[in-house]
Amino acid sequence: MPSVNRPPFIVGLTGGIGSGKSAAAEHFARLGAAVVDTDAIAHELTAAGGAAIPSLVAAFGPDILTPDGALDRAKMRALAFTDPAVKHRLEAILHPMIRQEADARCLAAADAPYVVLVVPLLIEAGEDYRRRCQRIAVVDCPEEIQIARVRARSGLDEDLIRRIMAQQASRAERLAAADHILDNGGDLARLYAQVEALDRLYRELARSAPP
Ligand SMILES: CC(C)(COP(=O)(O)OP(=O)(O)OC[C@H]1O[C@@H](n2cnc3c(N)ncnc32)[C@H](O)[C@@H]1O)[C@@H](O)C(=O)NCCC(=O)NCCS
Ligand SMILES: Nc1ncnc2c1ncn2[C@@H]1O[C@H](COP(=O)(O)OP(=O)(O)OP(=O)(O)O)[C@@H](O)[C@H]1O
Repeated sequence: MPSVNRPPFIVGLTGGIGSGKSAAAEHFARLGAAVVDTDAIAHELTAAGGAAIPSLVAAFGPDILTPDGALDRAKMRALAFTDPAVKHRLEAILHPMIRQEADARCLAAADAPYVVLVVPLLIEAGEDYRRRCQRIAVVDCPEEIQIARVRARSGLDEDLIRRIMAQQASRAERLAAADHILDNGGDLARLYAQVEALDRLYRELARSAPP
């Protein structure tokens, strides 16, 4: 039995924009894993009343908020993925807060069989997240499929999606860092079958991991 004194077994789950991280993570959660999602943490920090709002206003001015006081995501997306200095300042504010909250949530999940820590920028962050993870799983699909799925989901134009992708690790870099690859070039049933196989493996690895 896992105990609260034992550090959790953490699987870092990453992949490019629209690769299917959330779809894979949802299935890990259905199977009983604890999921800590850094995108979700980023959204909480930047919602109205979120802990990052005062620093964002100090850095970018009040116009960066929507009328209800949340980060204006569309405005910030357009700025950050056009001007590298803006992206850098945004990340300098958010990344330490995201990491701190992710650590706290992983520790709080120590009773789960294992933790899936979803980090879009896991490879880009160097050792920041890698050293926290016992294994790294990469959700992978061809770039054209990533673009088609993001367009269908959020209506972003192809140009912007390609600009975001250009600021992420390449597919080859992510695959080189992977202990396990989830091929999401097919339908969801195929993705889920691979998640189920990894769930069995991670339960076994977590049970036999030294405390
Ligand atoms: C620029 C913002 C406001 C745009 O918001 P939006 O709702 O469009 O995107 P969302 O936050 O849901 O992220 C969606 C995807 O965009 C990509 N993405 C997000 N931030 C970044 C980044 N800094 N660099 C590269 N890709 C990124 C990831 O693939 C992510 O999964 C937002 O992405 C943001 O605050 N980014 C900075 C925080 C960050 O780096 N988050 C990544 C998780 S640690
Ligand atoms: N195998 C699949 N078949 C069809 N649609 C899929 C498949 N996998 C994911 N999708 C859809 O593609 C979109 C992107 O998937 P998802 O949100 O899981 O990706 P993500 O990697 O979490 O994205 P982001 O980086 O933007 O947060 C979603 O609308 C999702 O429902």
